Amino acid sequence: MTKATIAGALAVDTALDVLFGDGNSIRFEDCWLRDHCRCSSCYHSDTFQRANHILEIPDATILNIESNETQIDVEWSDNHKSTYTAEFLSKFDYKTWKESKRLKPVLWHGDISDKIAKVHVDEFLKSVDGAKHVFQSLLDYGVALIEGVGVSEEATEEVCKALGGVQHTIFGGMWKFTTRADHADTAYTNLPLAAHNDNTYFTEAAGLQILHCLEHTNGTGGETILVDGFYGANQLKQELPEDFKFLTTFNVEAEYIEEGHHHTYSAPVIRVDNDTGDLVQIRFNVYDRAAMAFRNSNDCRSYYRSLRSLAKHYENINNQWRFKLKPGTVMAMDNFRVLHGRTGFSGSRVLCGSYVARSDWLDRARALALIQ
Ligand SMILES: C[N+](C)(C)CCCC[C@H](N)C(=O)O
Ligand SMILES: O=C(O)CCC(=O)C(=O)O
Ligand SMILES: [Fe+2]
Repeated sequence: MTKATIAGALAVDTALDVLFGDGNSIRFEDCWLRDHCRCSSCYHSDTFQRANHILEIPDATILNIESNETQIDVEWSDNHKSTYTAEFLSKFDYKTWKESKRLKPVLWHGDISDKIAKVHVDEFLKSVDGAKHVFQSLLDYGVALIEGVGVSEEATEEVCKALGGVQHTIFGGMWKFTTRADHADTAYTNLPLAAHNDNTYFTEAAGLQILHCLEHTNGTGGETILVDGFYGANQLKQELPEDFKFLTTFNVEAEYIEEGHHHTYSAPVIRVDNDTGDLVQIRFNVYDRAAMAFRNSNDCRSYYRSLRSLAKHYENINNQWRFKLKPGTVMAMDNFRVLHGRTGFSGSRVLCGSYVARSDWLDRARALALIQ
């Protein structure tokens, strides 16, 4: 991108029209300008925080402006003076600003083993390029594999920390699970699990789920199933827009119950960004649906019809990627997007892993300059 320059500025009533060197023009309201003054009494540049309460910001008007190619100086009716650089102002064109914040998931179906990142653990932990590769894969496909990891909970924990940090829940921080019923949940059995998102009963579901199969001996099955929740939702939107609409607006309740715990949360199964229409989150889990009452017959029937319409995409074998997790390979997936499951199994199968909060893995991706 070329450096932003100012071609002209014109005060109009209660706003300032700024014309940039590239021909683009942006209107800034005076209340916005005053709030965005970056002088040391308005902004702590060492903490990147505003210095004043919103009620303290004076309702001043613009008295005078002076501009050159690189900045605009504003003199206010209360004698305050502000300077805005071309660089700063140019970032606040609504369209490009909004666009710059959008994630650009690459929708997929079927086997994506040749598309996603498969990065050696040393490269992931010790090099910026390795870390970027993993996080870019999580942003694009919602899946990444980290290979060559020590077959232990400790080695897995190091990876979880680097992915954003271990998130503590009722299941613990780092968890290890097998067929022993440590928690009242089907994950702790050898039964098959159809593709689902975890934590539909939390006010905020885990951002990433990380799984490392430490052992599977004396048995068969236990294949991992992954499916892109956004791909299925998008297919539904095209084929049955009414069902899609219903799932974006109707609150489906989920719950998790065990001794001493009762989590419940009610929200749409498909969450979209109201401005862009972008898919934000899929909250699909057929097992953890709570028993619900319905306002009327229509809602009740729409619930079953639309959930089944969506489920067909997730259960479609052509949309799923199935593979066997091997000791030494850590899988990380975006629990806001990618559904996971497993086939039933026999023998001794031990997995460990953790959740990572969405805020924390996106923080890492932002620190690596992969997103804004
Ligand atoms: C991952 N871990 C083994 C800790 C627990 C799984 C929780 C399972 C729960 N039914 C859900 O889908 O959220
Ligand atoms: O056993 C597996 O591979 C996954 C089980 C599961 O769904 C979970 O732990 O959340
Ligand atoms: Fe799960």
